[in-house]
Amino acid sequence: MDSQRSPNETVLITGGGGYFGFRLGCALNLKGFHVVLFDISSPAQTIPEGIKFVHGDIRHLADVEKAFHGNVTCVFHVASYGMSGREQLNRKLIHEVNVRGTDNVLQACQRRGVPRLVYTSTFNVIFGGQVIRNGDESLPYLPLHLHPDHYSRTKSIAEKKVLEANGTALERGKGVLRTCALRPAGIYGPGEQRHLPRIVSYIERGLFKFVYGDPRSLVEFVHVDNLVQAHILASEALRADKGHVASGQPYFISDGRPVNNFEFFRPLVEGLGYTFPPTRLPLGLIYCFAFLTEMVHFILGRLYNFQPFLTRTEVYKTGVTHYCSLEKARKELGYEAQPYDLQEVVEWFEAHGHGRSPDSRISECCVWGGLLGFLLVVAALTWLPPPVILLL
Ligand SMILES: NC(=O)c1ccc[n+]([C@@H]2O[C@H](COP(=O)([O-])OP(=O)(O)OC[C@H]3O[C@@H](n4cnc5c(N)ncnc54)[C@H](O)[C@@H]3O)[C@@H](O)[C@H]2O)c1
Repeated sequence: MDSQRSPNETVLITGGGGYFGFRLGCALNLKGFHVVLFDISSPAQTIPEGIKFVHGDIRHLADVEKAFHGNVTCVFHVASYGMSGREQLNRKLIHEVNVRGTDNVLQACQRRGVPRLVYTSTFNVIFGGQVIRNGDESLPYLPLHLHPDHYSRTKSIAEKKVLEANGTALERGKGVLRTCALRPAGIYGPGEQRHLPRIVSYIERGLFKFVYGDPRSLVEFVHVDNLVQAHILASEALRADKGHVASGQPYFISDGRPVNNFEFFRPLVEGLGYTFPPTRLPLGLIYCFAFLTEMVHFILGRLYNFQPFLTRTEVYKTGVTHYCSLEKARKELGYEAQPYDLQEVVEWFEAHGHGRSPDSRISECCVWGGLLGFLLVVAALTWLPPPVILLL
């Protein structure tokens, strides 16, 4: 999307109040596009001048249509629900947002004559816990019944709907709709609100006491700005002057550096002053634990909607090797992942009051020292005869 070429275009971003959607909106705004963010929640940050925010629920077609302002030439459909934690267990809402919401977006594009739609999908559409090394886009979708979670299943249904809509006629003879889907790995970057604060809270509460799985298992991540770059390139690649090369196509998008999940987070743990846990547990044990947690949530969740420590999908996503080739994205979109690390994430958390201070380390030592002393005294007392204890 070259701002020199098309400064009067308007782009609409569903889920534009979320972490990635907002970052994409800001990048497009800087390139000179008119940006409309559509979301049920407002962005956490101040909305820059020139960006319009429309509040609405993607489950309602009327809400979606009201977001189409001006000459919308591209929709980035980013909104989704149910990706992680307790959200993953709300099947009804997940379906309504991810599937019905996508139907609404497609319908609105067709009615409003929007020629391009980029869908933010996920690696999960092909992954259900099986080992994947250097997979590519020829991999079949995971059969729907094999998805351990409803989010992945509904993202898969939605991606298919989006890609099948490629080439369908727009109303009032305005040509055809061109669509493509990007399948990002786990997103990270400064200010990320979904995974990183949860990890940091586990670290701070002393719950990050072990890692699990094979240390040689490899997964992938994508820096938010690499993903922004990929979306902008994908939108361009749907244009006529790019031969509509991305039409009807899915693309895996990552930083292109497979890494062990826990090693990836080591700089964050140590950067915030904590010790990386030396204990490693078997994946199967953690999977059973996640299964039990989900069962307990299923039974008690209506009374108390607690945050499960881990879900089965999260165990797979973090502990089973799955990474994919970027070849297709490089060749067809011109995507080149830029190198990033977790330093700016560490700085972001430090700037927001996180990180273990030397004082807290000393007071923790005092607490542990005190606890040890107390246990020694109790142990010594158990050896004394009862009359002596009564005299004390
Ligand atoms: N975060 C990751 O690691 C990751 C990995 C792979 C794919 N993805 C995909 O990337 C996209 C962006 O992820 P993110 O991390 O920015 O998530 P996010 O949760 O920050 O953003 C999603 C947005 O969708 C909005 N939304 C939910 N229900 C809505 C509704 N009924 N109506 C309107 N808006 C609604 C939310 O309010 C939120 O702002 C999603 O489509 C997600 O499936 C994310």
